[in-house]
Amino acid sequence: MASSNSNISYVDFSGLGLQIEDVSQADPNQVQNIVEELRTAFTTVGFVYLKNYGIPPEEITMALDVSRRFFTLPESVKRKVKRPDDGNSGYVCIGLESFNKDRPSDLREAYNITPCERSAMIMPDDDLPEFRETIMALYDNCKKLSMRVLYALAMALKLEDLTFFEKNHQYIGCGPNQTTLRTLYYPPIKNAEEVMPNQVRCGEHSDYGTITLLWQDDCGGLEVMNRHGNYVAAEPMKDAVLVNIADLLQFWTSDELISAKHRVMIPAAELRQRRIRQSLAFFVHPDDDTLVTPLNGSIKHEPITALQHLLNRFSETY
Ligand SMILES: O=C(O)CCC(=O)C(=O)O
Ligand SMILES: [Fe+2]
Repeated sequence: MASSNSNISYVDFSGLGLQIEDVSQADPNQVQNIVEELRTAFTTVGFVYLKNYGIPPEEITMALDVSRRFFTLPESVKRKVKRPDDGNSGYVCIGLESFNKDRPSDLREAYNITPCERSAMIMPDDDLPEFRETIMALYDNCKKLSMRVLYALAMALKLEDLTFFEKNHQYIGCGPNQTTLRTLYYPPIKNAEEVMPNQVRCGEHSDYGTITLLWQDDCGGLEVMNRHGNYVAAEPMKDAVLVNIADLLQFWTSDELISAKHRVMIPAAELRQRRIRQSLAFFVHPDDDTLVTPLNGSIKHEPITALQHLLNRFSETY
């Protein structure tokens, strides 16, 4: 059972947020505070809430709104833009994914946007013309914010080259790089009997790439594993973005930064309310051919390219 005290701390990111045009204009004291706070959070919990990060809240609301309009279209319309077997972009219907193979399939639908691939052109332009522009505007801002977080992490890790992550994430959204914005839709549970034993909205997993940005609506249900192996609620926080470390960054740092397991449960109240849950997740990946090798020379993890690691994980999920 998750307790309501999440231990996930809040970091005021205004010193490095997108309201600042260039990091060279940032106040070094403010930056140092952010770096220290991120370091503590990511070496202990693996998750942090950022506030004042500089993406207007309306952009998030608009992306959630247009997504809801997409997901409530008839299934036959949504299937016109379905994710192809040889690509990642497009609509993923319910029952296709299982993040924890010991459970039945996850109770959710998704729309993936991975702009570098040909299939990224799959957009519901005929049925929902405003989807493309709204979602792509958010993608661009997510990219910018991720690069600020990675810059702070390069400082936290005391890397000699503070542009290290910038150099191996240069193709986000424009070249050989699998960074993906997923708009997620957890349909209403109309009848508790529809849910199979042990079925959840999203099974236990860790994220695959470098970091993840996550916005959730106010429904709740997200839980994060703490150091004692217990799942603890990661409550929705208004106007905050949740940022977590994913597997490749844990490998890169020989487990110094924690890629914490997490899941989405069906809150008890939810079964009564029969409402939907929505979230937006931006999964950041290094450029495809980046060879991820522990930065401190440790042999704890086998070097692997970012793309191969992702393909391995996809084969476990679908
Ligand atoms: O929907 C959420 O709140 C989290 C989903 C998640 O963890 C994922 O898709 O990797
Ligand atoms: Fe996740």
